[in-house]
Amino acid sequence: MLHAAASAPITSTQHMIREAFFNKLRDVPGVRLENFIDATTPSLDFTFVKEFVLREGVYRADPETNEGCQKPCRPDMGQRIGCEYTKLCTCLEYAAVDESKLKGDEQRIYTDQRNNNAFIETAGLPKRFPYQKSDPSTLVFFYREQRHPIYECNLNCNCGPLCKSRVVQKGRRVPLTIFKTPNRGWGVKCDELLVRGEFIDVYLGEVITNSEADRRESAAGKDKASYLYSLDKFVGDDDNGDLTEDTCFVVDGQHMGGPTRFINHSCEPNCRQYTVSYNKHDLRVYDLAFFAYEDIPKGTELTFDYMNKDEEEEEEVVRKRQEAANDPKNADKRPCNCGATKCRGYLWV
Ligand SMILES: C[S@@+](CC[C@H](N)C(=O)[O-])C[C@H]1O[C@@H](n2cnc3c(N)ncnc32)[C@H](O)[C@@H]1O
Repeated sequence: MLHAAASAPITSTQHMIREAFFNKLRDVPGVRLENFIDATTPSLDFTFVKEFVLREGVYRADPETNEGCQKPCRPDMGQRIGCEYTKLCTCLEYAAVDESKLKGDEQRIYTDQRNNNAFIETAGLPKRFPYQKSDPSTLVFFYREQRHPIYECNLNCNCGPLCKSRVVQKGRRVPLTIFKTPNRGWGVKCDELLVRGEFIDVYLGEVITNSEADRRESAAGKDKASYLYSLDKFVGDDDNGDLTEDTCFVVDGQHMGGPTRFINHSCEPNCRQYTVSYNKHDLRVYDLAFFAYEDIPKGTELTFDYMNKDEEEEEEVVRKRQEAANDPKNADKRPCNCGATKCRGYLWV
């Protein structure tokens, strides 16, 4: 049986609702529901989907236009000499430069460009591969800390399915439980130990325009939970300046999504979200992938920082918390119940 029964007493209507939700879960292998708190069930007005659902005004590059790696990549490369070793794999063109491997002139030109904030031509330079060679579903230290976008190989690549640059695109492999928390609605935990850097799952939902996101947010009112996630990683990176905070697309996981849509916020999270792209020319639609940021024991609630903040100094956190508490702008903000010692007090501050 995939689903754990609740211990709380449950009426026949509540039972029917829960059965209806279990039916939905049948299409989502490896995901259970657990409620030891009360007799509620997540809203039935929610559909589990396996990919983004693009809504009006939203477009993404046709996968046929993905530039794939060609020579010298080959179908058996994932085994011993794969895209993870070569500096010629064109999918790694935009990967992070491995500065420790730069030679003489390369080092000088690269440092000059960086110091002058100039465009950095990285083609042909040695790159850092995002995943561990010995454990391909796990990020290496550099990517885990720096959150440099990850470019995985795609359907137009020559390397084939065994290539180690195909992790997020293969989807979730770890079992998850959606469970009721005492004061944060539903949350998510993993039924296995997650090791630091391990891939968990992507955030899915309807992809909508920013104006549609604003419309939905104001229609919902301030007390409603929010499931909106902006695809703003590449804002400012396009040549013509069209991609701004106001024009980037937004993922709405409220009515459609995957189990990660139930992941709660913590100011001291154990997971992080990373950008994963298969088409380096599409700056608007990419995957939002969750990876464990530390070893997470089986059954521990998974959390990430809704503000995408990296580690902050202790004094900085305390200062911001006091500022947030005194700022009238936060009067209508939702209090944060993450319970962390570094809690900033409110969600989205
Ligand atoms: C993406 S949803 C997470 C799943 C949600 N708990 C549910 O039951 O559907 C975000 C909403 O969860 C609630 N939430 C998440 N983290 C929270 C926290 N640390 N403290 C209080 N509420 C939280 C807020 O209502 C927020 O708008």
